[in-house]
Amino acid sequence: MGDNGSEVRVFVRIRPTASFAQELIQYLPDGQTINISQRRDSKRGVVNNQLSSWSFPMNGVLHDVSQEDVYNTVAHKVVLGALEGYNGTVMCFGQTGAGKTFTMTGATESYKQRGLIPRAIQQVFSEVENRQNYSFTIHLSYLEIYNEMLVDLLSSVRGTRAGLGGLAVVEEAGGGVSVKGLSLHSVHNEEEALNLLFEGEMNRIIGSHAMNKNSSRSHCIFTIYIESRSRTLSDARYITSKLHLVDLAGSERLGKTGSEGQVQKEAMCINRSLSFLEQAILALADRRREHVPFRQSKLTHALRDSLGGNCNTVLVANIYGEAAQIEETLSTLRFASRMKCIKTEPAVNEHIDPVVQVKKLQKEIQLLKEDLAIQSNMPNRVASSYEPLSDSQVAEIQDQVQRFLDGSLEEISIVNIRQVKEAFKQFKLAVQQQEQKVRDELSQNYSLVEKPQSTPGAAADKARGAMGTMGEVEGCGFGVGVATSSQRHTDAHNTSKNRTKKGKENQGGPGKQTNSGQVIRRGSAQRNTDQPSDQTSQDHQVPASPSLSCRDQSINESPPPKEEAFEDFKAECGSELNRILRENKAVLLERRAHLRELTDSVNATKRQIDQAAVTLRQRQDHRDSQGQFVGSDGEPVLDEAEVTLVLKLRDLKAQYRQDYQDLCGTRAEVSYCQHLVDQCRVRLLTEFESWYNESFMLPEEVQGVLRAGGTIRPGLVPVEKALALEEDEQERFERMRYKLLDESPSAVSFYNAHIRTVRRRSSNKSQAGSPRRNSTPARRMKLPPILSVT
Ligand SMILES: Nc1ncnc2c1ncn2[C@@H]1O[C@H](COP(=O)(O)OP(=O)(O)OP(=O)(O)O)[C@@H](O)[C@H]1O
Repeated sequence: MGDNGSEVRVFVRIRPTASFAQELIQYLPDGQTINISQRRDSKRGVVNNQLSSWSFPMNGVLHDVSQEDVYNTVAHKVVLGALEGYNGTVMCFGQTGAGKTFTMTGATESYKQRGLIPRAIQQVFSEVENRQNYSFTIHLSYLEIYNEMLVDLLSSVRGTRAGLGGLAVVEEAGGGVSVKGLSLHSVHNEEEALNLLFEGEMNRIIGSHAMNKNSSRSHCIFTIYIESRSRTLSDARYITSKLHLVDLAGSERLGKTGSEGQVQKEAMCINRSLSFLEQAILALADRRREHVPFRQSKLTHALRDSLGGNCNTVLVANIYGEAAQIEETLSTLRFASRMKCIKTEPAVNEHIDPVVQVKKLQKEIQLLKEDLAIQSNMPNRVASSYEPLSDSQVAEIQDQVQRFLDGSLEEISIVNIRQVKEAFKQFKLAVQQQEQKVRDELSQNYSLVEKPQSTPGAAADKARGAMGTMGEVEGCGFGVGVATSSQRHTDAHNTSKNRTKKGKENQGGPGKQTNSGQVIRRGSAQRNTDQPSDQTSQDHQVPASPSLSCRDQSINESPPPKEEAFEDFKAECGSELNRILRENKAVLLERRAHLRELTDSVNATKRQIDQAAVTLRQRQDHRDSQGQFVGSDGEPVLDEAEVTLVLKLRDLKAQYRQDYQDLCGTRAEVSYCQHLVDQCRVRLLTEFESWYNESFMLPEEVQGVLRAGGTIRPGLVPVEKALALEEDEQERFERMRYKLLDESPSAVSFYNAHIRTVRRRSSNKSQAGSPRRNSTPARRMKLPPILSVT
């Protein structure tokens, strides 16, 4: 679709009939040729068995084909083309009652039998939905041409303003045509568009007729106007297209219709306009003809740019399948085959939005001015190019940035502002790629889930409120948020001023002078209130992320010992994570203690049961050896001590079952808590490693890039190492003890099942955003109040 120099595509649709004239209408197995035979003298009513035959090559013959298949064959590609910016026209032509309206509009009361127009509307809106990168504007109009009069079928729609002086076809600059005064209706969804279609259908002029009791006595053109603009490119270009769906009036001869009076006049008008249509088509099909008589009728004039222009045009020739209509069928097919010879030159209707274009050019001028200013201030001025960068120049800059990042290039020499901007773009790309890589690596080891809005972010939210400008502040996420350019500038400025050695800060007192003569303090706890006011205000600034914050305050030339840095990190940037870790550990310990109590209680009950069972057995053995006491009903009689023992045993077993259930539930909780504590620990260490590397290990230039809004997180800690770190004796013991509890196979299965349930529930819960109620008793299923950090 849309190739230069395509032909009008023509399809024949045969109206279904019980008496299909097989001997007169044949179509070849290729589905693209229809042969018509006619008895020589049938016109004069003389019976003559001699046949004349004609063969019509078409693009498809549609016989006994569903509405859906007709749409897919005939219109689907044209509609797609319209969404790409090509004009499209689908026209139904044929004898009265042959099925033009059925094909074009279909049965409005039956969804399955809906025709090309409702299906085209559906496709347009579903494509609009799928093409999220473009914003579409859709309008509709519905024009009727009745007795050479132009009628707006949607003028009855509320809010439509009647055009002064009636409707008129006007020619536009560039060769197109439009109908002046025709109302255009903006539609936003399928339903709105269908409402307008049905409204227009109600307004069509229908006349009763010998051939069709609901004959449409006019030509109707339903038009969908599409405009699309890219959402992603700040482009002045946009595309438009018109999709005409044309239902022509019946092409019957007057004698056949038995019409008189007004209906006869209508028929004459219809025939005249169709014959002008035929003349226009003959002229279009003949490439030697220079003049095409479009203006002879309103119909040809209105369809001027839909017939032979830049449009994808499709004709459906509707015919009867009966022998009685064979003459009209022949004339319809002759018309169709002439139409098939017309060449069209589909082309995208691309436009430039002047307002956007002016803005773009103004920006371009500004850029060039900046460039000139830089050039004139440069010591070694080189000839500057004002052209946009070529692909090879971009590749060169990309290469320089890469080499600069890996250290093989000392510095990137500044040539012009475009090159500077491109270099920044490449830095950003490198950072994004690195971030993605880290994410991918992380997600191999951990499952990353969205952090809940509350908990650790609360303090950060507060800070955000105070700052009001620095973008996303996050306690535990991996991004660093985006600072405004002015803030980035301030950060960069501050950082260069703040550079110092950690050892110096820890000496207390007034602090030592850095190379640049600034006195630096790390962290709020050590902040010197005697600092100059501008320094104080810098210290109070809350950065976009904890890691960025600490990095800005603690850049060092020789890194401090990790243990010491870790303590600082926990007290400052990682304080929120550390608090969660501590709280989670406390919950874990409490749950473990409870588990221990329950285990002891279960074991004690078990011992009591064993004890009671042994005693009972001894008493029974003793009684057996003495001979049995039997009651009047013949049942053995137990002594009082035995009865007490049996009752005690029953109570103990009930107690045991109860405790055992609690034990299993608590065990699952402990496992869940352990999992979260591990996660917290990994997270804390990971954040620390990143912070440490970014703060102390990266070259100054890279830190500069990071401050500009990127995230590079090298040196992530392997999970095993993270798990091994920070586990104190108590925890190690608890872990071993917990493992021992689970050694029997059934306990493992039970545990696994529980864990799965708990995980499912917690993931459901986080997805739903609110805790879900469950019919299972809360005592067993309730999770401990533990904070999840992922
Ligand atoms: N393919 C088909 N399947 C089922 N019914 C059909 C089909 N084609 C036409 N019909 C029925 O034939 C009748 C006439 O069809 P329709 O009104 O579409 O003809 P038309 O060509 O538009 O006539 P006119 O030129 O008089 O408006 C309608 O009742 C329609 O439901």
